[in-house]
Parts: sequence; C-alpha cells; structure tokens
Amino acid sequence: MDVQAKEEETMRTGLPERVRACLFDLDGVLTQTAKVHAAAWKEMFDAYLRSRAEPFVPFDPVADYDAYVDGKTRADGTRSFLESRHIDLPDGTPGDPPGAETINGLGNAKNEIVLRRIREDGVAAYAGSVRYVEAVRAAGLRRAVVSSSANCADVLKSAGIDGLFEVRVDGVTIARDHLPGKPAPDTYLAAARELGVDPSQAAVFEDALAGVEAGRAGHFGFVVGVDRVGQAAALRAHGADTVVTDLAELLQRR
Ligand SMILES: O=P(O)(O)OC[C@H]1O[C@@H](O)[C@H](O)[C@@H](O)[C@@H]1O
Repeated sequence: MDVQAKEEETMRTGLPERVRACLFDLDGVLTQTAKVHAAAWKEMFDAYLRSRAEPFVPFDPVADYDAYVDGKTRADGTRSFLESRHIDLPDGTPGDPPGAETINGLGNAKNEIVLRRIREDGVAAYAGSVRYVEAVRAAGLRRAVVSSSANCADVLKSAGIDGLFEVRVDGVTIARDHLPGKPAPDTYLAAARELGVDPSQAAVFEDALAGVEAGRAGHFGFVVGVDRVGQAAALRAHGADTVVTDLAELLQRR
C-alpha cells in the first residue's frame, strides 16, 4: 500500500495521524462483560453487607460500580468500594477461601460468581468493536488489549477475538510484574513499550473512569472514551479526548 493510500485508511479510523498503535480495554470496550462483572460484584457485596451488623445499604451496580470498581484490579476494586463504606479489612492471601472476611476472600467469592455467569451465558464481543479493530488492522496499526482482569485471556478466547491482538497486558501480567493497576498508566505504558511505540503515538480505548484517567496520566496520543452507560461527561472530565457510544462510530469520521 502506498503512503497516501495508507494515510487515507488511517484517517478513516477517526484517529489523529500520529497514532500508530491502538490499546484497547477489554470488559465493556471489546466484550459485553462489564455488566457481567457489575452483576457479580453486586451479588458478592450484597451478601457480605447483609452479614454485617450495620443497616443494609445495597451495592449500586451503576453508581458504585462506576465510581469504585470499574477498570480496577479485583483487589483494588474490593478495597476501594469497602473504603467508601468505611470498612477496613485485611488483605489476606490469594489462596483465601471464597467468602473469607478479607480482601482476597471477598474477591475470590466474586470471581466464582463471574466465572459461573460466563460459563452459563457465554461471552459476546461488540460487533462494532470487532469491525473497528479489523479496520485499524487493515490500516496497518498495531493492536494490544490492556485489561485489569485476570480472566482476560479466557474471555478473549470465548468471544473468538483473541487472534486480533499482538500483545496482551492483563491482571495476570499485573500480578507477575508487580505493576500498579489503573488509574495508574503503567499497564498501558507496558503495552506501548511491547509494541515499540511512544505513548504519544498510541490511542487508548476505555469505558471506565479509572481507564481514561490512566490514558491521561500516561500522556497518550489520544484517549477514546466508550460510553455504554450514559457517563459521557464524566469520561471527558476524567481524561477522554472524545467519547463514542460504539467504536464503529469512529469509522465514519474523516
Ligand atoms: O476479577 P477479574 O476478572 O480479574 O477482573 C477485574 C476487573 O477487570 C476489569 O476489566 C473490570 O472492569 C472490573 O469490573 C473487574 O472487576
């Protein structure tokens, strides 16, 4: 493909010309799993909150999920929501049984629920996202998935889209390399490094407030907020340069 044709195709991705790589979040951006996570968090937190002495105030799967849990690692999400309720639990250890009254125990209980739901209902990719990733691949851009989820590889495989990406930085990488999770930019920076591009040449695609914040903190070339729940203004306030409701909208931009 000659230079002009390539530039025209790159322009059709709706991204600035300097962008050479796309870094995609998973849950809620590529796959319809943000709502599965939100429902699993609610099931786990409500069971735990009911077991406590204070009056029961349920976990809100929209407001609490977006503010405290979305985009963060399992342990950070657990800690952050409990903190909002002034509940301080010990971390425990990764092997704590599901439901043990520790950060790890509650996180393990949530993971059992999420895996059960995924097993029973399967995982669907967003059709617009698949079209978009195929378009950026055709335009010659590099592609990575950057997720806080330790279940990232399985979810990509179940959705049948694991072959579209060259690099994966996920919850397993975070634990192995001791990376700070989102809203810190480290996971996105690691993916850009692995793809061999400067952050200024990479676009970040995120539906979580913690995720667009990571995009801004890492000084990435462009941050696309993906609004699945009516939080466009908050995504902009936390770091998105533009907001779409479906990635395919970007293909119409010139
Ligand atoms: O528990 P997992 O699968 O490791 O996922 C951790 C987090 O991964 C993020 O991608 C989701 O936005 C969160 O909702 C989720 O809790």
